[in-house]
Amino acid sequence: MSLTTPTMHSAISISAAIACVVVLATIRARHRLRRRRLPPGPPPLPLIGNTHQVDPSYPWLSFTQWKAPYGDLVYCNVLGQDIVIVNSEKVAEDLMEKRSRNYSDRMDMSDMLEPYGMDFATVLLNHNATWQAHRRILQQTLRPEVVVAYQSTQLHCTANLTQSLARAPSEWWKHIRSFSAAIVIGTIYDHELPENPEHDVSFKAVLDGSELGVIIASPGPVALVKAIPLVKQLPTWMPGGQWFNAAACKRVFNKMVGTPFDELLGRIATGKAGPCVAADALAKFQDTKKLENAEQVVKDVCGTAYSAGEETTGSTLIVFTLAMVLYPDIQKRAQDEIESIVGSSRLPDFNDRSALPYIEAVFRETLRWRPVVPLAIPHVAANEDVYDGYLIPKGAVIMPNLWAMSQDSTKYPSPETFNPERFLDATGKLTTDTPNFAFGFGRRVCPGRHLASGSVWIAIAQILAAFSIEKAKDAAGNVIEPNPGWKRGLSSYPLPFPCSFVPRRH
Ligand code: HEM
Repeated sequence: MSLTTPTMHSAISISAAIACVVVLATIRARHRLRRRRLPPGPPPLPLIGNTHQVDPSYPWLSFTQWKAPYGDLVYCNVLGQDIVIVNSEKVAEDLMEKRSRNYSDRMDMSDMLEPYGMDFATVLLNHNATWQAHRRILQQTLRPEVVVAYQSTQLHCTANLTQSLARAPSEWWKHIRSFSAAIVIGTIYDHELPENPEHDVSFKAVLDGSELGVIIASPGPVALVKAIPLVKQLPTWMPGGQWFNAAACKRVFNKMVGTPFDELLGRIATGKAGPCVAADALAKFQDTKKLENAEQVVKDVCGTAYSAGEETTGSTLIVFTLAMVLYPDIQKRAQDEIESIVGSSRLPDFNDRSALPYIEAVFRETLRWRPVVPLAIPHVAANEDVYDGYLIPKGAVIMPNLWAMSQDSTKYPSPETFNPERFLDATGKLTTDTPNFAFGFGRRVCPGRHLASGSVWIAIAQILAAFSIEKAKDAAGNVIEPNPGWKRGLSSYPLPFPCSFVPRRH
């Protein structure tokens, strides 16, 4: 299946980095001439504006560079843009939850949204009436009580995953990516992917759109379009034209949003549609006066949900796989819990979740250990604000540094270690700590978190019951220590590395 490959990721990163460097060189020359004037009033935040401390090529920097204890809240100015990096969960909650009215905007993408056909994307919209309509649908259709309706799809996709892992274990990375694509497209559109989905029209449309979105909505390309608006007309046959030509991009995004949705409408018309987010949203909002232009809004929301949910769900499972290979004792303890509670005659299912605290702790620790969206998605301050005596300028980009929050050694001693026991008390019961920061904050918190929790949990539980995940061996029988490269960018996860999925049940 032609899901995004590491080579493609590097190609994307390299070309995006080149675009970024060109823009940086142009704008920097101008910026050097302008001395920054600090606004009057309370003192500005502690500065970390030296380029050796903050790499302005974000988001191509490795998130490990953010490990240094910079303080809870730090400020820098990159190319005239105020940026506030929030390294503490408490400060993130104080700003983005308690003062959510002021901290729920996104960066200005007006040069991109309409011209490139990206105005469907909830995640990019400002905190306005359209975004509110999107969130209303997402909240109504992805509530914990509602997502149980998608458990049969989740179980079906997990059964396909374990079968694929048994059949071709060396292709485990690809199977996990296929699983996340299948589970998200299944729960959003009730669309069942065939075994070889590369020829599936809907799948191809959402994949092409998601891949293009990752490239074109990144800071480098966004800055390039802002600096040189003419690139919107770059012919598609020129290098980069397939990404920057606005009309071509619009066609890709229209297909992404339209193809699976139109197929679903066909199934609804013939009474063949099963439970899914899109059908539920149409039933709740179409033909009612609750929402203007309901069908289009549902269509847009579902287009966003696929691209927001696919990569994150799969990436979390790849992080889990790495943890299991590196920590065999933890894997064994998790398998022992499944053996003692569920037995070996069946696989765990959702009804077992509350009886398996150690598996729950493994799930939570996976979210904490390596957050897959390490710098979340930046929020923006709608108005000037004062926090803890410091001035936060209007329009400042607020970057929640989830990586720093996950590595907070006062809350998580030895944060580098994968240790699920940090979520258990002395009696083995789960603590109240859930690493919810992995899903962002406030009004912008990830609306798909309950669905994602079910998808990731069931995959973890069934993989652990059915397989031992071990270090691979080379032809001479030597153990290969996993040392994967990491995909960098908005999302971050291990690239394919050798490991063995050994069946535990026959
Ligand atoms: C383990 C899986 C997932 C993780 C770690 C994750 C994480 C995140 C994070 C960090 C944000 C940014 C929140 C903020 O701005 O404060 C976000 C936003 C979002 N997520 Fe997720 N997500 C996951 C799965 C999903 C799924 C399955 C869906 C849909 C079904 C989804 C839909 C969205 C949407 C639509 C937004 C944008 C919300 C907005 O801008 O208002 N996510 N997610």
